Amino acid sequence: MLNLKEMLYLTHKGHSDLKKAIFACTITNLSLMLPFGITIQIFLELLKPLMGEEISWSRMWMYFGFGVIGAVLVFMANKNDYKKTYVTSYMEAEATRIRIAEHIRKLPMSFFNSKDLTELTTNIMGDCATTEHVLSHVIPQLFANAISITAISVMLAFFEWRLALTVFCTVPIAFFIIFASKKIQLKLGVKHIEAKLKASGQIQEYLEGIKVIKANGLDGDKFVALDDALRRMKKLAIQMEFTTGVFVTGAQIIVQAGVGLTVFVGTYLLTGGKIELVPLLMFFLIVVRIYGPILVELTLLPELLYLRESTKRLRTLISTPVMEGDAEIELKDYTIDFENVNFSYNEVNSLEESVIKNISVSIPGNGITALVGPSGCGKSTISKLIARFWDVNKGTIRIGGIDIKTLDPEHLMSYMAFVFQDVVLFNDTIFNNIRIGNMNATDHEVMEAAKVACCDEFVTNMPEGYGTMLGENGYTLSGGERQRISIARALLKNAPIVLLDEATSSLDPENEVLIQQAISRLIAGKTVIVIAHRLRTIVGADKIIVLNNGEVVEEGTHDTLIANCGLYEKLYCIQQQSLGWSV
Ligand SMILES: Nc1ncnc2c1ncn2[C@@H]1O[C@H](COP(=O)(O)OP(=O)(O)OP(=O)(O)O)[C@@H](O)[C@H]1O
Repeated sequence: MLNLKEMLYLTHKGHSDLKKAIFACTITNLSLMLPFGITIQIFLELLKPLMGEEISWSRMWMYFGFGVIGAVLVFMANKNDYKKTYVTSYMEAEATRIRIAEHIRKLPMSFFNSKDLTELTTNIMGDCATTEHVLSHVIPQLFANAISITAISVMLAFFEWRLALTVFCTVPIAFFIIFASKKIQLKLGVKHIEAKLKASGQIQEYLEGIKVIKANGLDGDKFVALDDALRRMKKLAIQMEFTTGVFVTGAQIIVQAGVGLTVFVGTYLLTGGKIELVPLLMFFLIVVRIYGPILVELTLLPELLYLRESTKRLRTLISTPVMEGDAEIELKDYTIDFENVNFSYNEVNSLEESVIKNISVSIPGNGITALVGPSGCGKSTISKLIARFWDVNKGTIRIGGIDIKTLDPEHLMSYMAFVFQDVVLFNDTIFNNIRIGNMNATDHEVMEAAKVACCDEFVTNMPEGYGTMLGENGYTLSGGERQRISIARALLKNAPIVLLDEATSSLDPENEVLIQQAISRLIAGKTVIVIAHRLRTIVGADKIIVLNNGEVVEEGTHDTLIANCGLYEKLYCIQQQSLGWSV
């Protein structure tokens, strides 16, 4: 049973529930022998006239009474079995899903860089569903059948060991066929799962990119890839079902051949005077009854083989190390210091390939610091490192002198508010999407934040105002509207460190003025790190850090940097000239 816990990746409770389910299932199986035994007794009673005896009607009534009691017992056993098997297995699957989701939340972003979303969804939904199905429909029945069949065969062996042996001699051969075909079935099973993943990935990509596909008239090309993936999935599904079917049916035929063998040996024993007719008929009836569960077991076994792959994936996912750091120290000083920080999104061999290269820089607390530089120089990466979306490869980032790697990531996050370029919205009401900034905020506080972030005017024009449901990722909103919601969230969070990444990039000039006002309120008295391409918006910043190719090339105020005549001055002049352009 210890291995079963490992194999099915069960919680402690799930493991103990499974034992109860197996017990309940065994009781149900054995209880089913009750009506069967009573039927045999009635049958024997009815055969009495053939042997010159009279039917005892008082006995027949007694059997009828036992029949009613038997039916009640079978009902109760089934009810208990249902509760123990199904309800507990669904509860266990829910616990596993939550366990995985919790774990995923604590994983570093580097994990998501190497995984695609389809694989994760399959892990959470598909693999958990497989375990759920095996827990509710396979394992308890398999064990219960094995226990009840063994019990019945021992009883049969006491009665007539030669016949019992004949009945069961085909069973090991049938099981051997299933286990011998394990490799072929597993290979096909793995291929089928891979094809399913590929098809899901293609469907996801197709749906996500539908706008681009339409705009570029790519329908044909994109359909080919999707079609191929779906066709391969179908082909492998048929191959797998066919192969499994061949082995399972073959094994079932061999088991059923046991009936003929039993009849043959039984007749031989009868003619030799070693067994009487009535006990032999009884034997035949029991044989037919116990072959049923064996045939079911043979169809269930292949499912166990595929389960190994599912649990292997779940185990790999859950054993991925979470982000280190668990200290929940209160931060009072928000000065952010980078000391020899080196970072790359993927494993690299040299400093040259790093995105951030040996940076040592200080971001003053309670002031506005702007990160500027050409596209791809690492501005957003720096803000992600401060928030510990990623951990540095080398060096240290300290806030108020505390190494952020020692802090609990969620605790650190409570000190930060974000307004990012890519605003993620959930398929919920606008109101709830804003409330994400602070789940403890009152309704009044949510509305206030929305007003300050200039959400009010576009929200009140919507059919159900703040109660309007946003589609998936808020596809019904414009870029500017999405960003205003993001600002409202940040306002509501009221965190001491604010990270602004292209906060005003999607806003029209009219709104930009209003949003700038909202942002001024958001950042008042806070430690602000702002990434803005339009340098005129950060002229008043307390400090400007100029990056180029992952390195800090200049730092200072706008005036000192202009006086330096370096990269900043160059970028500023180019932008000033472009302001005069028109198309
Ligand atoms: N998740 C990621 N995985 C791998 N590489 C990434 C990832 N995110 C960014 N990069 C790479 O890191 C480098 C720096 O990116 P970053 O987004 O920090 O630049 P940026 O200065 O903010 O650019 P921009 O101004 O265009 O937004 C780029 O070469 C980018 O391609």
